[in-house]
Amino acid sequence: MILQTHDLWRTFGGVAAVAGVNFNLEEGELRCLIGANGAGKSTFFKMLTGQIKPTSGRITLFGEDATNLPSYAIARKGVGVKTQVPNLFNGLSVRENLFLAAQRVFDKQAAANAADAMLETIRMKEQAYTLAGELAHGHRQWVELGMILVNEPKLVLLDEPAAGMTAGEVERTIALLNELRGQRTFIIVEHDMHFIRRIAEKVTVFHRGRVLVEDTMEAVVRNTEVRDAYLGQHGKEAR
Ligand SMILES: Nc1ncnc2c1ncn2[C@@H]1O[C@H](COP(=O)(O)OP(=O)(O)OP(=O)(O)O)[C@@H](O)[C@H]1O
Repeated sequence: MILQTHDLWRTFGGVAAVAGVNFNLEEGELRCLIGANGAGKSTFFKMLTGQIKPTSGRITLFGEDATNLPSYAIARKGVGVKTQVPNLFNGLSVRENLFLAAQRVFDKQAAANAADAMLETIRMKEQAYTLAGELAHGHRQWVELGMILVNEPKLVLLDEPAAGMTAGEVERTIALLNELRGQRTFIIVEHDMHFIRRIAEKVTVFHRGRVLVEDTMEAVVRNTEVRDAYLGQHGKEAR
Protein backbone atom coordinates (compact mmCIF):
# COMPACT_ATOMS: atom_id res chain seq x y z
CA MET A 1 0.00 0.00 0.00
CA ILE A 2 1.47 3.34 -1.09
CA LEU A 3 -0.97 5.66 0.65
CA GLN A 4 -3.65 5.31 3.29
CA THR A 5 -5.83 7.78 5.13
CA HIS A 6 -7.49 6.80 8.38
CA ASP A 7 -10.65 8.64 9.44
CA LEU A 8 -9.33 11.87 7.93
CA TRP A 9 -11.19 15.08 8.76
CA ARG A 10 -10.80 18.73 7.90
CA THR A 11 -13.24 21.34 9.08
CA PHE A 12 -13.39 25.04 8.24
CA GLY A 13 -15.40 26.78 10.95
CA GLY A 14 -18.58 24.71 11.08
CA VAL A 15 -18.10 23.12 7.65
CA ALA A 16 -16.64 19.61 7.41
CA ALA A 17 -14.92 19.75 4.02
CA VAL A 18 -13.54 16.22 4.54
CA ALA A 19 -15.47 14.08 7.01
CA GLY A 20 -13.90 10.79 7.98
CA VAL A 21 -12.24 9.54 4.79
CA ASN A 22 -10.60 6.11 4.78
CA PHE A 23 -8.65 5.78 1.56
CA ASN A 24 -6.25 3.09 0.30
CA LEU A 25 -4.05 3.27 -2.76
CA GLU A 26 -1.93 0.41 -4.06
CA GLU A 27 1.30 0.70 -6.00
CA GLY A 28 0.76 1.05 -9.76
CA GLU A 29 -2.84 2.28 -9.49
CA LEU A 30 -4.22 5.19 -11.47
CA ARG A 31 -7.00 6.45 -9.23
CA CYS A 32 -9.42 9.21 -10.20
CA LEU A 33 -11.18 11.35 -7.60
CA ILE A 34 -14.46 12.83 -8.72
CA GLY A 35 -17.39 14.61 -7.08
CA ALA A 36 -19.58 17.69 -7.40
CA ASN A 37 -18.29 21.16 -6.60
CA GLY A 38 -17.68 21.43 -2.88
CA ALA A 39 -17.59 17.63 -2.36
CA GLY A 40 -14.18 17.87 -0.66
CA LYS A 41 -11.81 16.65 -3.38
CA SER A 42 -9.51 19.66 -3.30
CA THR A 43 -9.31 19.71 0.48
CA PHE A 44 -8.51 15.98 0.51
CA PHE A 45 -5.90 16.46 -2.25
CA LYS A 46 -4.30 19.37 -0.37
CA MET A 47 -4.02 17.30 2.80
CA LEU A 48 -2.17 14.63 0.81
CA THR A 49 0.24 17.24 -0.55
CA GLY A 50 0.82 18.89 2.83
CA GLN A 51 -0.78 22.20 1.79
CA ILE A 52 -3.57 21.80 4.38
CA LYS A 53 -3.28 20.14 7.78
CA PRO A 54 -5.96 17.64 8.80
CA THR A 55 -8.18 18.51 11.76
CA SER A 56 -7.96 14.87 12.83
CA GLY A 57 -7.15 11.43 11.47
CA ARG A 58 -3.95 10.08 9.94
CA ILE A 59 -2.15 9.85 6.62
CA THR A 60 0.27 6.98 6.01
CA LEU A 61 2.64 7.38 3.08
CA PHE A 62 4.90 4.52 1.98
CA GLY A 63 4.21 2.84 5.34
CA GLU A 64 5.21 5.86 7.46
CA ASP A 65 3.14 8.49 9.21
CA ALA A 66 2.90 11.64 7.07
CA THR A 67 -0.05 13.34 8.76
CA ASN A 68 1.57 16.65 9.59
CA LEU A 69 4.46 16.77 7.14
CA PRO A 70 4.98 20.03 5.21
CA SER A 71 4.85 19.97 1.41
CA TYR A 72 8.63 19.92 0.92
CA ALA A 73 9.00 16.85 3.15
CA ILE A 74 6.25 15.03 1.25
CA ALA A 75 7.96 15.91 -2.04
CA ARG A 76 11.23 14.62 -0.64
CA LYS A 77 9.60 11.28 0.12
CA GLY A 78 8.95 10.84 -3.61
CA VAL A 79 5.60 12.51 -4.23
CA GLY A 80 5.27 14.67 -7.35
CA VAL A 81 2.45 17.19 -7.33
CA LYS A 82 0.92 19.13 -10.18
CA THR A 83 -1.45 21.79 -8.94
CA GLN A 84 -3.28 24.24 -11.15
CA VAL A 85 -0.75 26.95 -10.35
CA PRO A 86 1.81 27.23 -13.19
CA ASN A 87 5.27 26.11 -12.25
CA LEU A 88 7.28 26.84 -15.42
CA PHE A 89 10.10 29.28 -16.05
CA ASN A 90 8.74 31.16 -19.06
CA GLY A 91 12.12 32.58 -20.03
CA LEU A 92 13.75 29.14 -20.26
CA SER A 93 13.39 26.52 -22.96
CA VAL A 94 11.40 23.33 -22.55
CA ARG A 95 14.60 21.33 -22.18
CA GLU A 96 16.04 23.76 -19.62
CA ASN A 97 12.87 23.52 -17.54
CA LEU A 98 13.08 19.72 -17.57
CA PHE A 99 16.80 19.81 -16.84
CA LEU A 100 16.37 22.14 -13.84
CA ALA A 101 13.63 19.92 -12.43
CA ALA A 102 15.81 16.82 -12.91
CA GLN A 103 18.75 18.51 -11.19
CA ARG A 104 16.82 18.42 -7.93
CA VAL A 105 17.53 14.71 -7.74
CA PHE A 106 20.21 13.91 -10.33
CA ASP A 107 23.74 15.16 -10.97
CA LYS A 108 24.36 17.28 -14.08
CA GLN A 109 24.98 14.52 -16.61
CA ALA A 110 22.19 12.27 -15.34
CA ALA A 111 19.83 15.28 -15.29
CA ALA A 112 20.66 16.06 -18.94
CA ASN A 113 19.97 12.44 -19.91
CA ALA A 114 16.74 12.40 -17.92
CA ALA A 115 15.60 15.67 -19.56
CA ASP A 116 16.25 14.26 -23.05
CA ALA A 117 14.40 11.03 -22.23
CA MET A 118 11.47 13.05 -20.87
CA LEU A 119 11.32 15.12 -24.08
CA GLU A 120 10.61 11.83 -25.87
CA THR A 121 8.05 10.69 -23.30
CA ILE A 122 6.03 13.91 -23.55
CA ARG A 123 6.60 13.97 -27.35
CA MET A 124 8.15 17.42 -27.33
CA LYS A 125 11.57 16.79 -28.81
CA GLU A 126 10.87 19.24 -31.59
CA GLN A 127 10.08 21.98 -29.09
CA ALA A 128 13.13 21.27 -26.91
CA TYR A 129 14.54 24.75 -27.50
CA THR A 130 11.26 26.67 -27.59
CA LEU A 131 10.79 29.05 -24.66
CA ALA A 132 8.16 27.79 -22.22
CA GLY A 133 6.51 31.23 -22.38
CA GLU A 134 5.79 30.71 -26.09
CA LEU A 135 3.99 27.38 -25.69
CA ALA A 136 0.26 26.78 -26.07
CA HIS A 137 -1.64 25.86 -22.90
CA GLY A 138 -1.69 22.10 -23.52
CA HIS A 139 2.02 22.00 -24.30
CA ARG A 140 2.76 23.87 -21.08
CA GLN A 141 0.79 21.27 -19.18
CA TRP A 142 2.89 18.47 -20.67
CA VAL A 143 6.12 20.21 -19.78
CA GLU A 144 4.85 20.58 -16.20
CA LEU A 145 3.96 16.91 -16.14
CA GLY A 146 7.41 16.14 -17.52
CA MET A 147 9.02 18.24 -14.78
CA ILE A 148 7.30 16.06 -12.19
CA LEU A 149 7.90 12.71 -13.89
CA VAL A 150 11.57 13.44 -14.61
CA ASN A 151 12.30 13.05 -10.89
CA GLU A 152 10.83 9.53 -10.98
CA PRO A 153 8.35 10.09 -8.15
CA LYS A 154 6.81 7.04 -6.49
CA LEU A 155 3.43 8.77 -6.38
CA VAL A 156 2.10 11.45 -8.73
CA LEU A 157 -0.79 13.73 -7.68
CA LEU A 158 -2.46 15.66 -10.49
CA ASP A 159 -5.12 18.32 -10.00
CA GLU A 160 -7.28 18.62 -13.12
CA PRO A 161 -4.58 17.85 -15.70
CA ALA A 162 -7.01 18.29 -18.61
CA ALA A 163 -8.40 21.66 -17.52
CA GLY A 164 -8.49 24.22 -20.34
CA MET A 165 -7.18 21.80 -22.95
CA THR A 166 -8.51 21.48 -26.50
CA ALA A 167 -10.04 18.14 -27.53
CA GLY A 168 -6.83 17.22 -29.36
CA GLU A 169 -4.69 18.07 -26.34
CA VAL A 170 -6.96 16.01 -24.09
CA GLU A 171 -6.49 13.04 -26.45
CA ARG A 172 -2.73 13.37 -26.26
CA THR A 173 -2.85 13.60 -22.47
CA ILE A 174 -4.98 10.44 -22.35
CA ALA A 175 -2.43 8.65 -24.56
CA LEU A 176 0.43 9.82 -22.33
CA LEU A 177 -1.25 8.66 -19.13
CA ASN A 178 -2.17 5.34 -20.70
CA GLU A 179 1.47 4.90 -21.65
CA LEU A 180 2.60 5.64 -18.08
CA ARG A 181 -0.06 3.41 -16.53
CA GLY A 182 1.44 0.78 -14.25
CA GLN A 183 4.90 2.39 -14.30
CA ARG A 184 3.86 5.05 -11.80
CA THR A 185 1.13 5.42 -9.20
CA PHE A 186 -1.31 8.27 -9.83
CA ILE A 187 -4.09 10.13 -8.07
CA ILE A 188 -5.96 12.39 -10.46
CA VAL A 189 -8.64 14.91 -9.49
CA GLU A 190 -10.67 15.71 -12.57
CA HIS A 191 -14.03 17.13 -13.64
CA ASP A 192 -13.94 16.13 -17.30
CA MET A 193 -15.97 12.90 -17.40
CA HIS A 194 -14.91 12.09 -20.95
CA PHE A 195 -11.31 12.22 -19.83
CA ILE A 196 -11.96 10.15 -16.69
CA ARG A 197 -13.81 7.50 -18.65
CA ARG A 198 -10.82 7.04 -20.93
CA ILE A 199 -8.19 6.73 -18.23
CA ALA A 200 -9.92 5.51 -15.09
CA GLU A 201 -9.54 2.14 -13.50
CA LYS A 202 -10.93 2.64 -10.02
CA VAL A 203 -12.81 5.83 -9.25
CA THR A 204 -13.41 7.34 -5.81
CA VAL A 205 -16.54 9.48 -5.67
CA PHE A 206 -16.64 12.19 -3.01
CA HIS A 207 -19.91 13.57 -1.71
CA ARG A 208 -20.25 16.02 1.17
CA GLY A 209 -16.78 15.28 2.46
CA ARG A 210 -17.19 11.51 2.43
CA VAL A 211 -16.43 8.69 0.03
CA LEU A 212 -19.79 7.84 -1.49
CA VAL A 213 -18.62 5.00 -3.76
CA GLU A 214 -15.34 3.48 -4.84
CA ASP A 215 -15.53 1.24 -7.88
CA THR A 216 -14.79 0.90 -11.59
CA MET A 217 -15.97 3.75 -13.81
CA GLU A 218 -18.65 1.49 -15.35
CA ALA A 219 -20.09 0.62 -11.94
CA VAL A 220 -19.89 4.24 -10.78
CA VAL A 221 -21.82 5.47 -13.83
CA ARG A 222 -24.55 2.84 -13.17
CA ASN A 223 -24.80 3.65 -9.45
CA THR A 224 -28.06 5.49 -8.72
CA GLU A 225 -26.70 7.23 -5.62
CA VAL A 226 -23.83 8.63 -7.68
CA ARG A 227 -26.19 9.70 -10.42
CA ASP A 228 -28.30 11.59 -7.92
CA ALA A 229 -25.34 13.12 -6.08
CA TYR A 230 -23.11 13.97 -8.98
CA LEU A 231 -23.73 12.61 -12.42
CA GLY A 232 -27.00 14.52 -12.64
CA GLN A 233 -24.80 17.46 -13.60
CA HIS A 234 -22.39 15.54 -15.80
CA GLY A 235 -24.41 12.43 -16.66
CA LYS A 236 -24.77 13.14 -20.34
CA GLU A 237 -21.03 13.40 -20.80
CA ALA A 238 -20.45 10.25 -18.78
CA ARG A 239 -22.87 8.05 -20.63
N1 LIG B 1 -10.25 27.56 2.97
C1 LIG B 1 -11.53 27.30 3.18
N2 LIG B 1 -12.27 28.01 4.05
C2 LIG B 1 -13.58 27.75 4.27
N3 LIG B 1 -14.26 26.76 3.66
C3 LIG B 1 -13.58 26.00 2.77
C4 LIG B 1 -12.20 26.23 2.48
N4 LIG B 1 -11.80 25.31 1.55
C5 LIG B 1 -12.89 24.57 1.28
N5 LIG B 1 -13.96 24.97 1.99
C6 LIG B 1 -15.30 24.37 1.96
O1 LIG B 1 -15.18 22.99 2.09
C7 LIG B 1 -16.07 22.29 1.20
C8 LIG B 1 -15.28 21.38 0.28
O2 LIG B 1 -14.53 22.18 -0.65
P1 LIG B 1 -13.48 21.59 -1.69
O3 LIG B 1 -12.87 22.75 -2.39
O4 LIG B 1 -12.59 20.65 -1.02
O5 LIG B 1 -14.44 20.80 -2.67
P2 LIG B 1 -14.12 20.26 -4.15
O6 LIG B 1 -14.80 18.94 -4.24
O7 LIG B 1 -12.70 20.30 -4.41
O8 LIG B 1 -14.86 21.32 -5.04
P3 LIG B 1 -14.39 21.91 -6.48
O9 LIG B 1 -14.68 20.83 -7.44
O10 LIG B 1 -15.30 23.09 -6.63
O11 LIG B 1 -12.95 22.28 -6.38
C9 LIG B 1 -16.88 23.37 0.50
O12 LIG B 1 -18.08 23.56 1.21
C10 LIG B 1 -15.98 24.59 0.61
O13 LIG B 1 -16.74 25.77 0.61
